[in-house]
Amino acid sequence: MSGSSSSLKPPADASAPVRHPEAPSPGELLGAHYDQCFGCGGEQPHGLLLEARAGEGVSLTAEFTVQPAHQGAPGLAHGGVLASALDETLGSLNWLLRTIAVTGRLETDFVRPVPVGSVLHLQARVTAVAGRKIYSTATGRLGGPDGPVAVRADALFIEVKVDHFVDNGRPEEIRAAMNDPDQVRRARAFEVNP
Ligand SMILES: CCCCCCCC/C=C\CCCCCCCC(=O)SCCNC(=O)CCNC(=O)[C@H](O)C(C)(C)COP(=O)(O)OP(=O)(O)OC[C@H]1O[C@@H](n2cnc3c(N)ncnc32)[C@H](O)[C@@H]1OP(=O)(O)O
Repeated sequence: MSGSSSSLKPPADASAPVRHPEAPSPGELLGAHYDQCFGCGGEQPHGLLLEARAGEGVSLTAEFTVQPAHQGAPGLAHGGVLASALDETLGSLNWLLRTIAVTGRLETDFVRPVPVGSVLHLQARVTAVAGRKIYSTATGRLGGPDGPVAVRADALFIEVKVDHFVDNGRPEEIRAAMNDPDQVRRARAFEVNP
């Protein structure tokens, strides 16, 4: 079964996404947006440690190796973890637009069970942009980039300013992030206009 709610369909006046001129080149690793991120951060031992690589246009690929800490049923990945992998992959697309955005809506189809130890080959692309709304889609395949689809998702991300995090995040983590020059550089880089 699959289908997508009407709020995930771009409106008639939506535009095609435009790759930022300073976006990482196709093939380049994107790196983590925050080292404590559950999806991509290198400092989260039970996190997904997802590594995304820029593709052509506003697309990317990523790989996620399912660890024992990610189980739901014995030997199988938890669905929420798989949704997280899709969310993180889709969120990484914003590097290519150089826009900070958060997930407003994420719809996931779970098509095949995903065993522990397997590598999920993720592919994602932005399909349209309308004002602050960014529409995107992703698949996760097993056995290789051309293997059978195990999961897929459609998403709507909403553009926000850095203040979204500063105003809402727990103060101790925000303070630590603001005192980390690399983190500030990463966050501000998104807000440079094309
Ligand atoms: C220097 C230190 C600082 C550190 C900085 C770090 C930088 C980090 C860089 C990058 C981080 C990226 C992190 C990625 C992580 C992976 C992705 C995630 O998991 S993100 C977490 C999960 N998501 C949330 O927590 C959102 C919670 N929701 C909200 O905060 C608000 O609802 C928000 C911002 C999404 C929208 O609120 P509004 O008040 O700004 O805007 P409104 O007017 O409500 O919506 C704008 C448009 O979007 C539609 N919209 C909003 N939510 C929708 C929804 N759920 N479904 C359908 N449409 C929706 C609305 O209908 C409206 O549309 P119309 O312009 O009227 O056509």
